[in-house]
Amino acid sequence: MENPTLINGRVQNPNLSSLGLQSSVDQSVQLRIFKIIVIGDSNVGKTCLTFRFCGGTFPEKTEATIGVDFREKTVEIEGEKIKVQVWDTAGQERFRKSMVEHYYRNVHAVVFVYDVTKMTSFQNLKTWIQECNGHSVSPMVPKVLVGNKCDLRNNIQVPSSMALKFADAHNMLLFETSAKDPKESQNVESIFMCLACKLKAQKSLLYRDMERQEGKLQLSQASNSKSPCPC
Ligand SMILES: Nc1nc2c(ncn2[C@@H]2O[C@H](COP(=O)(O)OP(=O)(O)OP(=O)(O)O)[C@@H](O)[C@H]2O)c(=O)[nH]1
Ligand SMILES: [Mg+2]
Repeated sequence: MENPTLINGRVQNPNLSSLGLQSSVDQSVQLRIFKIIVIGDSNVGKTCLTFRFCGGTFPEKTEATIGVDFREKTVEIEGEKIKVQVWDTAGQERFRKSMVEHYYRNVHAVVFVYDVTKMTSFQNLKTWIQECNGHSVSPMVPKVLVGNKCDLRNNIQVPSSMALKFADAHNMLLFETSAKDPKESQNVESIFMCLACKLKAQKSLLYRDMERQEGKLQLSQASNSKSPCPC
């Protein structure tokens, strides 16, 4: 296997990357990094949700995100420390155009967000899913649906039953929560932890498969070493 190369301070293995099995490794402390992107209409609360997960607080004031903001948090799953790198993307078309390719490149998991008090943000999920599929994101990449702003109980426009049906149809788990309500912070945490756990399980399996395949490859290379065939 080729040696890993250092890209943006992270070690990446070109072989794994081309197979979509890449999970980056933080070179200094040897942590695996899971890249999770947060997608959805402007104003649904993507920045607030990522703040809540990574910083534990609700920001007093937010501006529309331009391009992308990175936040990260190190979590521990079954004794392994993993860096969850959250990409808080821009919902406004004019602030995301040039960045879209970067959002989806080597992504490990996707969080689709809508605002439970705004039906259009739920209806627009179809477009977000299309964009994601249009960037060849593998069906193996776990995706979840998040209905945010549940604290605004009197203004709910998207019934849970409707959201659940949509989530089921797209093979996603549904989380209804609030980035604002501190009582919901555990629920926000579980969105990202659920994805990190899925990724850890999936990647452990994939790496085991890769190792097995590599073992086979090395064996067949060894047995072919005397072959006259040049390839
Ligand atoms: N009541 C309530 N307000 C929220 C919640 N989450 C976010 N907000 C408010 O919704 C507005 C938009 O939040 P942002 O997190 O900036 O929205 P965004 O999705 O990042 O928007 P873009 O960056 O433009 O894509 C802000 O005024 C937040 O204070 C929530 O759970 N409950
Ligand atoms: Mg934002």
